Amino acid sequence: MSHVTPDVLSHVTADLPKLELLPAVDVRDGQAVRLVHGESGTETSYGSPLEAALTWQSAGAEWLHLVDLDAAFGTGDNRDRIREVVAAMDIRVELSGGIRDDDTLAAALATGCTRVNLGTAALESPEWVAEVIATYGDRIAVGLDVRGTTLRGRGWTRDGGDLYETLARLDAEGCARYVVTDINKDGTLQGPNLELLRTVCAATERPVVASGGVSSLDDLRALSGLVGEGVEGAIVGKALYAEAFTLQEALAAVAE
Ligand SMILES: O=C(O)c1ccccc1N[C@@H]1O[C@H](COP(=O)(O)O)[C@@H](O)[C@H]1O
Repeated sequence: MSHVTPDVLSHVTADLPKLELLPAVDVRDGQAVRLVHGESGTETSYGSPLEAALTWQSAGAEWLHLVDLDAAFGTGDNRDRIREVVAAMDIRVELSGGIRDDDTLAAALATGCTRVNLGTAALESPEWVAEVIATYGDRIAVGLDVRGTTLRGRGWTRDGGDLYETLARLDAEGCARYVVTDINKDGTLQGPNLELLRTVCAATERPVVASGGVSSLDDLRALSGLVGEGVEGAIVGKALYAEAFTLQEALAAVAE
């Protein structure tokens, strides 16, 4: 039987950090876009990436999740736009898409972003990823983009192995944090995959940033409920662009 009284429990909960929110700006062909299930060709365009990023910053965001989708898909890159956006931010930036070797990593880190998020490289270049984790520590996160428990790389078009085997390898190499995306939920406004997030958190001591499916303030409250299990933050994309709620409302919901 537990000796923890409800009063003590509420004190423990109150001491937990609040869920970090990372509004997303995904850039394709120079435009801020949202995709459905990350599929090329499903883009809805929301105009200038810089304007979108400045909007989230002015609304109180502490982080920006910035993705070069062309680099992720192998259809070019938006390096100039990405540099411009990071340079304009006073807030922390998590940068991803196409960071797969020394050159692309150096260019990404040189933007001044707080950390980068590696996807395909973690599946296809494990030795290189182990090296950069050892060199750059918590400036490196790994994106675990999954369908079921199968990882996907190269713009989410190719299978890249088992989620939990890869997680165990990256943990052993000292990976600082994971960005976990349920591809089946991404861009769908169907709610996050809480079960997946719980299972990943149970398999690692490292913090997890949740991505995919956030549709409502209640989804954010549910993710806040997982902070004690290891969910550190949540990426919010479509819901903000579709005006399901404002960023100010989202920040207030996670501060409750
Ligand atoms: O964010 C998306 O919607 C997305 C869709 C399709 C592919 C990648 C996507 N985003 C992020 O890009 C990186 C992976 O890039 P790479 O494999 O390292 O080149 C990863 O953070 C994805 O979450």
